[in-house]
Formats: sequence, C-alpha cells, structure tokens
Amino acid sequence: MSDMGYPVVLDLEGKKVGIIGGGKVALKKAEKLLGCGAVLYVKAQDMHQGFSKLEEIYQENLFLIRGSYTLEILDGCMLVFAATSNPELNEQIKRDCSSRNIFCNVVSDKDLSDFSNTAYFDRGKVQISVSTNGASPKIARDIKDYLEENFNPKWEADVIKYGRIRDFILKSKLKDAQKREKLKTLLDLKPEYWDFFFEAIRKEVHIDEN
Ligand SMILES: C[C@@]1(CC(=O)O)c2cc3[nH]c(cc4nc(cc5[nH]c(cc(n2)[C@H]1CCC(=O)O)[C@@](C)(CC(=O)O)[C@@H]5CCC(=O)O)C(CC(=O)O)=C4CCC(=O)O)c(CCC(=O)O)c3CC(=O)O
Ligand SMILES: NC(=O)C1=CN([C@@H]2O[C@H](COP(=O)(O)OP(=O)(O)OC[C@H]3O[C@@H](n4cnc5c(N)ncnc54)[C@H](O)[C@@H]3O)[C@@H](O)[C@H]2O)C=CC1
Repeated sequence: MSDMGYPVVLDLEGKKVGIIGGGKVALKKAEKLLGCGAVLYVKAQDMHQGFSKLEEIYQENLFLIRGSYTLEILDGCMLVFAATSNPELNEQIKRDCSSRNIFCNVVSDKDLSDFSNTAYFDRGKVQISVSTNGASPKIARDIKDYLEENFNPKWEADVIKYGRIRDFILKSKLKDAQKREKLKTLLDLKPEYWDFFFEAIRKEVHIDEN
C-alpha cells in the first residue's frame, strides 16, 4: 500500500465478499461487512463461536465453509480478506487475488494490502471514517471515539433534511437551469429557512405540472 490511500464509500449491497480465516479478526470484519449488506463467504478451519450468532441474524447473506483455504472461495468475489493466523498463507491468498484482479486486505501485513479498513461510525446519512494508513489502528479508533462523543446531533438531522430537498429538486420536472438555481439557493440558505424554501418549491413544481 502507498503512504496515503484514496478514500471511497463502497456499496457492498448484494456483492460477494470472501474472508479466509474465522478467528477474532475475521469476526470483527464480518460483522461490519454484513452490516453493509455484503454477501459473505467465510472459509476457515475453525470458526469463532461468534459466527453462529451472525448466522442467525444474516441467514441468507452468510455462508460459513469449514476447511482449509482453497482457490474456489475467491470465485466471483469483489473483495477478499486474508485473515488467517498464518502470514505465509495470507501472502499466498494475496497473490491469488492479484492474479484475479480482486482487491485483497491482508490483516497481518498492511504493506501487502490493496486497501485497509478504517475506524468509523454512522449517524443517519453521515459517516465519519478515520484512517492512519496503518501507522496506528489504536489511535485511529481513539480519534473516531473522540469524534463520536463530540458529534453534533444537529448535523444528522440537517443532512437528512437537506438531502430530502436536494433529492426533490433533482427528481422534479423543473428544467436543468432551474434545478441548478434552486440548488444554489439552497446552498446559501440557513437551515432555519429550509422548510419555507421546500414548501415554495413544492408549490412551484405543482403549478408547473398543472
Ligand atoms: C492496516 C490495518 C489493516 C486492516 O485491517 O485493514 C490494520 C492492521 C493491523 N492491526 C493490528 C492490531 C490492532 N488493530 C486494532 C483495531 C483496528 N484495526 C483497524 C484497522 C487496521 N488494522 C488497518 C489500518 C487502520 C489504520 O491505520 O487506521 C480498525 C481501525 C478497523 C477494523 O479493523 O475494521 C480497528 C479499530 C476499529 C474500531 O474499533 O472502531 C487494534 C485495537 C483494537 O482492537 O482495539 C489492534 C491491537 C493494537 C495495535 O496493534 O495497535 C495489527 C497488529 C497485529 C499483530 O499484533 O500481529 C495489524 C497488522 C499490521 O499493522 O501490519
Ligand atoms: N487487521 C487487524 O485489525 C488485526 C490483525 N491482526 C492479525 O490477524 C491475524 C489473525 O488474528 P486472529 O483472528 O486473532 O487469529 P485466530 O487465531 O483467532 O484465528 C485464525 C484463523 O485462521 C484460520 N486458519 C489458519 N490456517 C488456515 C487455513 N490453512 N485455511 C483456512 N483457515 C485457516 C483458523 O482456522 C482461524 O479461524 C493475526 O495473526 C494478526 O497478524 C491482529 C489484530 C488486529
């Protein structure tokens, strides 16, 4: 991995993700991946007992396969986590992924990984994600905890409200130039005026449609 990565928000809904290894680290990754809607295949000799709990919650999205690593587990995966306790095996998994153009996270070696995981939390539509690019996962977590404790709940509500108005404008039958103008106005408007503005647009669109 290079010194600084390129942060993105991945839509994993319905996409196949593989984890090789079923220990504590694999479990932690699995919980988050399932929470994001991934279809998860986990292959490991021994599964942490926490996986049975996940199986109850995410029945049709989680497939637990007991046994040693074999190549078929990689078939159709968008992402793979090499999360065994055997660094040489993790390295082999990474090579197998590279030759198949699959992005691979090697939990035991940040330099080998195509991407790393961040410490994050969600508040409605807001997601705060912290990375130290492998330098200190512990400090990444501390920074995330600090930001979570100091998160202003107003931001969560504002984002939802703004998003609703923005969506309404974009999906309305207004002409492109009108949409741009409305979005620009919204951008400059203080949150306390958003409701009035939304009402006014709704009326305008309604008149336009009749
Ligand atoms: C490179 C990276 C690869 C990756 O996993 O993508 C990686 C690698 C390694 N982690 C190790 C150890 C620990 N990792 C944690 C915790 C987290 N680790 C996470 C991410 C990452 N860990 C990526 C870089 C992220 C960044 O730098 O910002 C978090 C943020 C997100 C997540 O795991 O999803 C999550 C906290 C999230 C939360 O709680 O919110 C703790 C602390 C704890 O558990 O509380 C410890 C023990 C203390 C310590 O060592 O610091 C080891 C040494 C293993 C060994 O000793 O052999 C390696 C291997 C190496 O460094 O090569
Ligand atoms: N990225 C991160 O956040 C962290 C990474 N680590 C790294 O993660 C590694 C794994 O840690 P834990 O999950 O705590 O280990 P663990 O010992 O709890 O689990 C290891 C898993 O690997 C599986 N495994 C081993 N050989 C296998 C094979 N040939 N085929 C299939 N599965 C196999 C085992 O069955 C077991 O499920 C550690 O060695 C460490 O390097 C450790 C802490 C945090």
